[in-house]
Amino acid sequence: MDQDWADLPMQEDMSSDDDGSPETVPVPRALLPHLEQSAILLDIDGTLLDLAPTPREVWVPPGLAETLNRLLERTSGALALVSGRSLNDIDLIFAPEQFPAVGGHGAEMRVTADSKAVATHAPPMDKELKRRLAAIARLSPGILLEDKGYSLALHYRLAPQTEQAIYEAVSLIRADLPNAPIEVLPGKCVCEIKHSGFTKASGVRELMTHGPFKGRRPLFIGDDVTDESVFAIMPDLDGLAFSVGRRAKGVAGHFDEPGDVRQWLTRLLDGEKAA
Ligand SMILES: O=P(O)(O)OC[C@H]1O[C@H](O[C@H]2O[C@H](CO)[C@@H](O)[C@H](O)[C@H]2O)[C@H](O)[C@@H](O)[C@@H]1O
Repeated sequence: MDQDWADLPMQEDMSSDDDGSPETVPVPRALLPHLEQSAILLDIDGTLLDLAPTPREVWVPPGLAETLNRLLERTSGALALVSGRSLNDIDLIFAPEQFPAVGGHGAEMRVTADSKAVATHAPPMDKELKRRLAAIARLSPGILLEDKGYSLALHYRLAPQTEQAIYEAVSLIRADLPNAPIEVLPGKCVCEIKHSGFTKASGVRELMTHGPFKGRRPLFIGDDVTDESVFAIMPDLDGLAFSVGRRAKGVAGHFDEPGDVRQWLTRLLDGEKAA
């Protein structure tokens, strides 16, 4: 890259922080010439897509898949979705399109849009453990189970009053299994129990060892607690991180909402019209 990212002009365009300090993202037109040296890594829920009451109700707005495909082309394939969702679920949401992706919080990875998963780090969750965790959903009809095979998510967006009871019930089960290699991942109105051997950060680190990602500088955008592990490794990879909805620790700037991220990605491609 001719110019260091630190020299990229940044714009104070999305909002200002609580303390009045500027919030910055690179000016899309200035970043455009650097796409051949960049890898664009995007979280899905709460970053690319607006949150919905249930996981199945998310909606891919018209034009988004086309924008992602064009960016995939401009980066010679170095664009990936980095999600807590399984690859299978990601593909259903974006059908008929497919994108390179890290899925299941690093459990699965696909380096090109049409390849099979090249890495699956997660053994299936123990059946008895899953059965016990799934029984927690009996606390309320508003608790939804999402079975990813290697992990189980308990969604309580429709029953927010059950949050504490869910975490207490999960703790009791974990206390019975002190040596099980599992961890509890809190997300937005979701409590996920997963194998502890992988994270989004480990998935991204591995993705970045494969062509066409290898040797590029990652630009990651995410919104959730589960994205913080990726924010934290961006300096190691000489990359930049941006958060959505709040200014997370270690990020270069933030977007207010997913609509701002989508607009920024479109403007990235539309160099001439970009401000
Ligand atoms: O890493 P992400 O791509 O952001 O995925 C995180 C989780 O997203 C989904 O759940 C979240 O979004 C749902 C739809 O907006 C919402 O109803 C739910 O409350 C959120 O937690 C997905 O279902 C999970 O598997 C992902 O881990």
